[in-house]
Amino acid sequence: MSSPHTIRWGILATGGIAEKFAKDLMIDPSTRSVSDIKHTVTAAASSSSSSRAKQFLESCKCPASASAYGSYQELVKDPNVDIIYVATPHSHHYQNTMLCLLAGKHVLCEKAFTVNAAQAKKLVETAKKKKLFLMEAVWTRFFPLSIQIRKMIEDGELGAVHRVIADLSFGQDVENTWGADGAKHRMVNPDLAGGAMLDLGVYPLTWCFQTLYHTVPASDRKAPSVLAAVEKYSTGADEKTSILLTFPSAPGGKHTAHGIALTNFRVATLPDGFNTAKPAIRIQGTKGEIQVDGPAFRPTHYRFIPAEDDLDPQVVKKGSNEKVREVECEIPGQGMFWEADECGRCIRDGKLESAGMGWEESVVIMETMDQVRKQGGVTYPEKIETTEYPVSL
Ligand SMILES: NC(=O)C1=CN([C@@H]2O[C@H](COP(=O)(O)OP(=O)(O)OC[C@H]3O[C@@H](n4cnc5c(N)ncnc54)[C@H](OP(=O)(O)O)[C@@H]3O)[C@@H](O)[C@H]2O)C=CC1
Ligand SMILES: O=C1OC[C@@H](O)[C@H](O)[C@H]1O
Repeated sequence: MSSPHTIRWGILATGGIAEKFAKDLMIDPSTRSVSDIKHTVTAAASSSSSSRAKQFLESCKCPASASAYGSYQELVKDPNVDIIYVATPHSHHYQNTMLCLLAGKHVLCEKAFTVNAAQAKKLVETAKKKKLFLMEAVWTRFFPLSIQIRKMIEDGELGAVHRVIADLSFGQDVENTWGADGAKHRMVNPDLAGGAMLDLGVYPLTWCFQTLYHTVPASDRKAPSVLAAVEKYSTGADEKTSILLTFPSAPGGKHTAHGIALTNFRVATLPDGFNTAKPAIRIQGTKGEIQVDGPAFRPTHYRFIPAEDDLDPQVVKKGSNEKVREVECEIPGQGMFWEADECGRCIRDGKLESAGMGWEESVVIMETMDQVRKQGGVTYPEKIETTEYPVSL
């Protein structure tokens, strides 16, 4: 057996998700039965100081030889880095990812990819021109659970899929948590592209797209029409967003399908924090339904409920359907390593984009979110909407 291909990561920013991601990179890939790819962290950068970057590397148990930088500009010049993980707020993704690409680095950029579709297109154009790998870090797509579900749809197990309902909502005391301290928190701060849709709504949208769009042959994929109801928090960022998508060409036949993507800061998908197993996602086809238990960003369980041919509600005995298949998909860590493995394989194989989260689909999802924002009147400051580069934020 050939030895694993090692990918050298640079981590750009040292906040909450950067720490989870770097810790996942340090997990032995054999614990998830991976033997072809290995990860190492060779550098990290903090915009605040090099001592913060050093502290980050230590707390994530990265190799002692890793370099700690006090600016992102220094990180992108490091010749020992193959790919950079961009983990700043969405407002900064465009500027930070462009910095990396122009310096010749491959990039994995956190979700939401950018603030708008125009920025996403520019990044894609730049990656293409510079022959660099670029991917939006929608980690959930690379879970074995997601891959299994997409295959079930592609194999026709659900028949014609007509509707997907997906929710990611956090019941939050917004004023006293994210709204406290002058509403500077990235979840509600327009300067950081805050709001429910770009931060959480991207997951229910991911479920609609990975089931109703990605499972259709690429040549048949058509962007959905979009209808949205949006309510804003006092800062102007959205706090309740419900989206109705109509996909013109759905899996299992030439029919339309509805995707219903829900996100809300005031009520939760499940008020007890997912302690009770109830679906956050329902994928409904003519031959049955898949229910995925939440949270939508890190699900570990789903069930398949086959449709009964001669369903007579009078004779159905409640709670005794032996045909229901329950499937548990354990995650040995946070679960961000699977997207990292995908980046590693693409870079090893000279691919610029991943088949699991391709450029065109990221752009179509950003276009969908642009339409939702337009319908809901959600705007962000020009300096974070612009495609100009460089702009200092
Ligand atoms: N995939 C997932 O499960 C998750 C993804 N995310 C995504 O990751 C991104 C970051 O989120 P998260 O880690 O929670 O955010 P944090 O606020 O915890 O961290 C963001 C980091 O970005 C850097 N930064 C640079 N400029 C700014 C600025 N003006 N304001 C604030 N931070 C700045 C800072 O690092 P430094 O000082 O070191 O430069 C900061 O620590 C978001 O886009 C979010 O959507 C978030 C949570 C989960
Ligand atoms: O991506 C995310 O998933 C988990 C949430 O807690 C977080 O706010 C969001 O950014």
